[in-house]
Amino acid sequence: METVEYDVVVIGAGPAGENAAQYAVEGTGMTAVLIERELLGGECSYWACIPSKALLRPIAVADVTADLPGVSTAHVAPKALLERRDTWVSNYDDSGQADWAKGAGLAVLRGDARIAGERTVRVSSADGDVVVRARRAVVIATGSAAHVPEVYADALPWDSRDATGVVDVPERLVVVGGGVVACEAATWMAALGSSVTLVVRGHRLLSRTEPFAGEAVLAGLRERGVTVLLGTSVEAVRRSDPEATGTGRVHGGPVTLTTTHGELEADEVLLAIGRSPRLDDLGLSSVDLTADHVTGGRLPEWLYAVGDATGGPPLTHWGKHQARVVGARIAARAAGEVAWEPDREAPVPQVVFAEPEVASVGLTEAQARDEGHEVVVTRVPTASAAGTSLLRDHVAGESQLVVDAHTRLLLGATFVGTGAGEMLHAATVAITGGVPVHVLRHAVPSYPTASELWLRLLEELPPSFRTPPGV
Ligand SMILES: Cc1cc2nc3c(=O)[nH]c(=O)nc-3n(C[C@H](O)[C@H](O)[C@H](O)COP(=O)(O)OP(=O)(O)OC[C@H]3O[C@@H](n4cnc5c(N)ncnc54)[C@H](O)[C@@H]3O)c2cc1C
Ligand SMILES: NC(=O)c1ccc[n+]([C@@H]2O[C@H](COP(=O)([O-])OP(=O)(O)OC[C@H]3O[C@@H](n4cnc5c(N)ncnc54)[C@H](O)[C@@H]3O)[C@@H](O)[C@H]2O)c1
Repeated sequence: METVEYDVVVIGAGPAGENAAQYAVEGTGMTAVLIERELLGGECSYWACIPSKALLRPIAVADVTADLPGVSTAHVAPKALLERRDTWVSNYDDSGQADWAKGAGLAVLRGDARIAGERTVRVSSADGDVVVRARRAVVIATGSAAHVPEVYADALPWDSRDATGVVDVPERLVVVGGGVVACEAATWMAALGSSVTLVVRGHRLLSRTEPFAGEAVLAGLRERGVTVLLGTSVEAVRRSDPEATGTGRVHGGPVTLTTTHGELEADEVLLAIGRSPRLDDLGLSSVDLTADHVTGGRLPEWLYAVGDATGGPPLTHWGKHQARVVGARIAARAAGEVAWEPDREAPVPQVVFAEPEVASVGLTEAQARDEGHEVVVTRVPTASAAGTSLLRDHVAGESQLVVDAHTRLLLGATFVGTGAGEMLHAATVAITGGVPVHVLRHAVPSYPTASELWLRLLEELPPSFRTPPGV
C-alpha cells in the first residue's frame, strides 16, 4: 500500500479544516494535506451557510421594499431565486476551492479518512487505500451530521441539505424544530410557495437567545403565513411510498405526523432538530480514544480538533477561529515556541437570518446571572434611532445590552431587526477588548447610521455608568 508523509494531516476540508491547514503551515516551510470525501469547502459552502443566505437575502430585500415608500414592491421569483442559490454553490463543483488549496500550497487527497494509529491516517477511495503519516500533527475537522431519530427514519424526511438544495417545492411542508435551521428554512420555504407548519417541542423559538428575540421571530413567521405550533411533539410518522429521490426532491408520497395535538398531513417533512459531531467511524479506538475525548478536549499532543467536530458552537466563524488558533499552535510547537493567545476567552457571535434578523454575542441576561454576575440590562426598541428607522417604515424588535454592574464591562448584546447583523460586531469588539461602557460612550457612531442605536442603549444605563466606578 502506498504511504505518503506530510507535516500536518487534516481530516475534512470544510471551513475549519481549510483554515487549520493554512494557518499551520503558512510561512513555515511545512507541508499539509487536506483529506476530503465529498466537496472541498464542506457543508457550509454547498449545503448550509452559503445556499441558505443566498436564498434569504433576496427574500429580505423584497420584504423591505414592501415597507419602503418610494420604490416598487419587489416579489420573490422562485426559479431565479433557486438559480441564484445554484450560482452561489458553484453548481456543487469544488474546483474553485481546489484552486485555492493549490494556491495556498496545500495538498489534497480525495477519500474517506480513518485514524489508523498514532500520527497515521488511512484514506480509502475508489483508487484504493493510501496510508498518510503526519510528522507533526493530525487535525480532526470532520464537521457534524443532522439528527434523525428512529421514529422518522423510515419516512426518509428532509434534512437541511434538502432544504438548502430544494428542487421540488412541496405544497405542504412540516418543519420539525424551533432552532436556527427551522426558523431560517421556514422563511425561505414559505417565500418559495410552500404552506409551512412549524412543529416546536418547546414553548419558544430560538431557545438559546433572549426570549424577546424568539418572540419577534415567532411574530415574523406568523405574519408571513407560517403556522407555528408550540409545545407540540411528534409521536409517530407514516409515509406512503417513501423513495430516495435525491437531495431537494420530495421523498415519496404524503406524510402523516401524529403529534401530541392531533394529526398533520404534509407532502414533505423537514427535520431541523440539531446536529452532532461527526466522530463515528473515524478510527478513534485505534489510538484508545472515544468521541468524548475529542469533545472534552482530552487529546494527545499530536492530535487536534476544530470546528463542529469539537462539539463547540456549530458555526462557521467559530470553527474558523478555532482553526486559526490551532494552526498557530501547531506552527509554534514545530518551531519550539508557544503561540501567543489573549487571556480573555473570545465571545461567540451569531446572526439568525430570519425576519426579523436576530444578532447576539456573549451571554444572555439569564446566562450572566447563572454565572454569578450582578447585571444591569438596558433594552430599547430597535426603531429608536434615526438610522434604524430610516431603513424601513416598520422596524420590528428590540435590542439589549447586558452589563456587569461592578466591572462595567459588556457581557452580552442582542440586536433584533433590520440591520441587526451589521450592528453586532461592535459588541463583539467591545467584549473581546474589555472596553467598559463609560469608554464605549466615546465611540462615536456616524449619524444617521443604524449603529446610533448604541448611543440609545448606552444612554439608558444608570448615569453613574458614564464615568469609571468611584469617579
Ligand atoms: C442549514 C444550515 C445553515 C447554516 N448557516 C450558517 C451560517 O449562516 N453561519 C454560520 O456561521 N454557520 C452556519 N451553519 C453552521 C456551519 O455550516 C457549520 O458550523 C460549518 O459548516 C462547520 O464547519 P466544519 O469545517 O467544522 O465542518 P463541515 O463544513 O461539515 O466540513 C467537514 C468536512 O469534513 C468531511 N469529512 C467528514 N468526515 C470525513 C472523513 N472521515 N474523511 C474525509 N472527509 C471527511 C466532510 O465531507 C465535510 O466536507 C449552518 C448550518 C446549517 C445546517
Ligand atoms: N445563521 C446561523 O448562524 C445558522 C443557521 C443554521 C444553522 N446554524 C447552526 O447549525 C446548528 C444546527 O441547527 P438546528 O436548528 O438543527 O439546531 P438547534 O440546536 O439550533 O435547534 C434544534 C431545535 O430542535 C429541538 N429539538 C431537539 N430534539 C428534538 C426532537 N427530538 N424533537 C423535536 N424537537 C427537537 C430543540 O429544542 C431546538 O429547538 C445550530 O446550532 C447553529 O449553530 C447556524
